[in-house]
Amino acid sequence: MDELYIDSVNHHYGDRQVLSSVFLNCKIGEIVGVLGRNGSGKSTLLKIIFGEIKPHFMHLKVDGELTFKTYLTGKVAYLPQGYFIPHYLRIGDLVNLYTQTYQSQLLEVELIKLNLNEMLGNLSGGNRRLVEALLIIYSDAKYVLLDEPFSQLAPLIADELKNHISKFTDGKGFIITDHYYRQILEISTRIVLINNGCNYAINNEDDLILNGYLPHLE
Ligand SMILES: Nc1ncnc2c1ncn2[C@@H]1O[C@H](COP(=O)(O)OP(=O)(O)OP(=O)(O)O)[C@@H](O)[C@H]1O
Repeated sequence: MDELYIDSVNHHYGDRQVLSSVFLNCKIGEIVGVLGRNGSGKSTLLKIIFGEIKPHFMHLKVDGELTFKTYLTGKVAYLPQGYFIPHYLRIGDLVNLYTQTYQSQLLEVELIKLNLNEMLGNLSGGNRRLVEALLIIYSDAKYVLLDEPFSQLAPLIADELKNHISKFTDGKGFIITDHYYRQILEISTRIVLINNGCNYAINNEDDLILNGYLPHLE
């Protein structure tokens, strides 16, 4: 079964309970949007799925196989919240390092094609973020975790990023979190809200108001 599946996630930092009994799954073809207030535990959840944080408890399966560190399976790629690739690396080298099957497609992307010899840190902040996201999206991983991919991106570039993600929905599953919730609502096939350490299915913007993520308008 092609599915990333995690349930019973329980994690605390010291005395602070962040996630209790969270469930999340993602099948190929799905774009699961994860929303939640600042500090609700969205990044923690993605780090747990990738294997960067060991939670107090969880039950995690990739394609039916129980695992603790999905990065070891090679089936999961993860874009963390901030820049994660050293600024001095050249874009051409990064394309070779991160991509294989989809490399020729990535090399057709203008931003990549025109900057192959450029160091990542010489790009603008938004373009640097976009290149990092593209390297993860065009990697061979079946499941892609994106933490705040839209932050720093101007609206047109955010649209470009959404197009890249949409291109892969036949063969990959995405879990995306961001505070640009309209971008998330637009691109996602399913929305999950993390609130008070638990997950809630969201069907429309009213659910986001009811669950305290969006303000009530008088
Ligand atoms: N390494 C850590 N040590 C202690 N507390 C932490 C650590 N990392 C995160 N936290 C706390 O855990 C809670 C959840 O953090 P997390 O970054 O997962 O939330 P988030 O929903 O991604 O927030 P944001 O939307 O602001 O990025 C926060 O209260 C945060 O302060």
